[in-house]
Amino acid sequence: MEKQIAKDLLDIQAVFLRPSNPFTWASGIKSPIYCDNRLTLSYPKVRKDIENGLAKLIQNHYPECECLMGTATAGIAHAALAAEILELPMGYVRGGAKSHGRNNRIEGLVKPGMKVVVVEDLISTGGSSLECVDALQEAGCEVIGMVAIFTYGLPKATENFAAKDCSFYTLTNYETLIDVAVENNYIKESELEKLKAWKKNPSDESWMQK
Ligand SMILES: O=P(O)(O)OC[C@H]1O[C@H](OP(=O)(O)OP(=O)(O)O)[C@H](O)[C@@H]1O
Ligand SMILES: O=C(O)c1cc(=O)[nH]c(=O)[nH]1
Repeated sequence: MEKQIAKDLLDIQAVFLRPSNPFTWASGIKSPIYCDNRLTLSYPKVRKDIENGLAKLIQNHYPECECLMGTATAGIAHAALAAEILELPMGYVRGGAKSHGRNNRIEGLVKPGMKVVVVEDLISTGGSSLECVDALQEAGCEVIGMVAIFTYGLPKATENFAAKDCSFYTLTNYETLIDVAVENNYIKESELEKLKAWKKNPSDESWMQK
């Protein structure tokens, strides 16, 4: 499963390598790689495999789940599609509360004590998804964990999730993606060196000189 989803992301060209003009991530980290999982929505076969995979992760790890909550914006569609398979309620958490209407940050019905799983598309530092966890907890929900399509496996994310005592499971990850990319000639030797140097310490920008 991990390898298949990684191959799917590469095949649909959702993975962008730009070592000479690094991407800026939500966290501010400069990165030679960007994984645009939003593109998976445009490929029904890939999308179906992802939603079945996310539904399975939830069934296996969080069988007591009562509601899925997507993270705005990229997690929303996946939460909706996985909730359809699992026949569960869903909603989503905005980046911030609205300044008009009902001033909601959380959309959809939440009840105190509700057992919720957060659905995210991708975890870099985990900052965005953990902000959603905070908002749901403030609303009285019991967040039992999180699922996502992809994680970079950064120590920062491990630390952040541990600090909030929140578990998470993903369909695939950076190590698998790089292995599959090498096996299928998606990356050049020169790019591989930069990608490895960057992964050792993403905050140390000396990988750009490799
Ligand atoms: O783990 P983190 O360091 O928080 O980074 C990952 C987050 O960044 C991206 O969202 P983005 O902020 O680009 O917004 P979008 O979902 O609205 O596209 C991605 O969809 C995750 O939500
Ligand atoms: O951290 C991010 O902002 C981020 C990284 C990435 O690879 N893909 C994405 O959508 N966001």
